[in-house]
Amino acid sequence: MLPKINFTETEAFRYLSDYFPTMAEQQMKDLFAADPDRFKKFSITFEDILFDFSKNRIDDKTMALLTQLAKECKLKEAIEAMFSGEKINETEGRAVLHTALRNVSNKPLTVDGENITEEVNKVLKQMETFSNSVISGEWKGYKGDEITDVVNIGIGGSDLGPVMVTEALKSYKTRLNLHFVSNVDGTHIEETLKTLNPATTLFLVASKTFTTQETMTNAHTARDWFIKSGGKDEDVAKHFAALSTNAKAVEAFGIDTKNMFVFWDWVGGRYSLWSAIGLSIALSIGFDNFKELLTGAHAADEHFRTTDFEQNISVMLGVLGIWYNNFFGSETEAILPYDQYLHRFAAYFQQGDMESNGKHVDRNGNEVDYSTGPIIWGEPGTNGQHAFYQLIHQGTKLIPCDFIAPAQSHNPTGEHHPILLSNFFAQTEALMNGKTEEEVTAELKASGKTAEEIEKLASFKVFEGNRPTNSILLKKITPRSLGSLIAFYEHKIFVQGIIWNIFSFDQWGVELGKQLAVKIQKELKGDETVSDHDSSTNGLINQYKDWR
Ligand SMILES: O=P(O)(O)OC[C@H]1O[C@@H](O)[C@H](O)[C@@H](O)[C@@H]1O
Repeated sequence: MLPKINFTETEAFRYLSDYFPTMAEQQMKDLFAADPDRFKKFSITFEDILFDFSKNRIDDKTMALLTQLAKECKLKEAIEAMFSGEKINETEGRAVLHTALRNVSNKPLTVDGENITEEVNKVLKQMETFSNSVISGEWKGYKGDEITDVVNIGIGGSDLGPVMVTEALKSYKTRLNLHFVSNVDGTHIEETLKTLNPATTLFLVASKTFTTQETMTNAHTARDWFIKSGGKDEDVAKHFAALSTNAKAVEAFGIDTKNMFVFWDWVGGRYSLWSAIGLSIALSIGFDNFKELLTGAHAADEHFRTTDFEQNISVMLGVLGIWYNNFFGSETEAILPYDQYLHRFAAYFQQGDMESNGKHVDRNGNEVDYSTGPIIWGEPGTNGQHAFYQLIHQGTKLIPCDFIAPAQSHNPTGEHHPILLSNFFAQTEALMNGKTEEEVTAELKASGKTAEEIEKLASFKVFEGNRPTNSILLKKITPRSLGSLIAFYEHKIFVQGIIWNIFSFDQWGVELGKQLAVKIQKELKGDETVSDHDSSTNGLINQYKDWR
């Protein structure tokens, strides 16, 4: 059982509230000037990843109080409860053990009397054999051809993780071409199928529940396409595999259970890329690289479980987020990777974070009277700079940003990488230092503007600065470093959920829309006018029926 403590009633919260006005006045640039060791003090290096937290609106006292807050909320006990397989997902009665999927050191772990380490290793072996055989060309399609293309059909957690990782690790790509179909919009599957040859295509139907409407609809369309293009029912086994926890539904769909890769109800959808859901990743980058991804995540798990909060990367990420969310009133956090391969990283953590911590009822079942999960968004730099950075620099909202970049590029073409990285460093510096009116005036004067022109323009060109950033510099994006990075972010979400006293591993908020859609889908059949909704919904449905 998780602790059920209201963090706003802790001693640390009271002290933080008292101290906040002092820190709200503080300029980060003054804190840097006053302490030559600030970078050293507030940065942590883990293997080949440097986390620099020093450009935050914090000092020693803030950090001491924030870590005290985590302690008072019994974070240490909660971490142990998760890792040891307690059923901390109380509203679904499940353990939360994505960490067991990457337990490469094979520490034994029993859940409900089952040795899950053995179960996990069995599926990993199955994934290894299968992916090796497809990549090597030993696995043949129904006409005897090698597989050239793999289509992962899944949505949410059964899509976003595999998409993000296969994109991030594209430079490790095997000979297979990966495609991802998620949206129930027929355009997604049709545009994908157009380019494919059924004799050389393998479909992975990825769904924890194997009941998700979008995935099942797309899977049926793919199967029909395969059969229409000449495949027979008995050939389906060579072209369809299932990644799921639901063996019955897989069988009912017509996929041979020999081609089923299982996982378990203690794996949350948005934490499932490490499970059989990662088969598309293994096919895309090879099983050894997939194992490296797990190894990197495991190393981060060990760090999270055993490191003191003051030096604990996920704890730092988590409590800093709480500082801005609950004291400065920030509503959003931007994730800004300066690496084109990481272009789906923010989208991935939109689900990871917002589906986990977008909750307004606490673990006691009471409405919270404080802000919980932030809105996560972001795009790769430098594209973002030319789109939305204006608001980050000069808007009225305080937006804490995570800047992420590799020191070594997989594509060190010409001057591209130094140019990219100079933008990363410049942005974080600019966000912190800003530009004062005096500096603006001097600059305008030097450019030959008259006093009158300067007077008119100056205020628009001032940057108030003092805008916080985390900088995450990796030596290189490798399967191992990416695995660690993802795991650190996953645990940040956990830290925050524990402090906010909410359940981070259920997602009841996605159900209502699904229920209504099933009802409305029936009403869309036939030409009768619909009248049992509000006038807006009726009006929209009836106009749709008229126009279709
Ligand atoms: O893997 P499944 O069962 O098809 O579910 C896909 C997604 O379905 C959504 O409804 C859930 O909110 C996500 O958490 C989940 O990842």
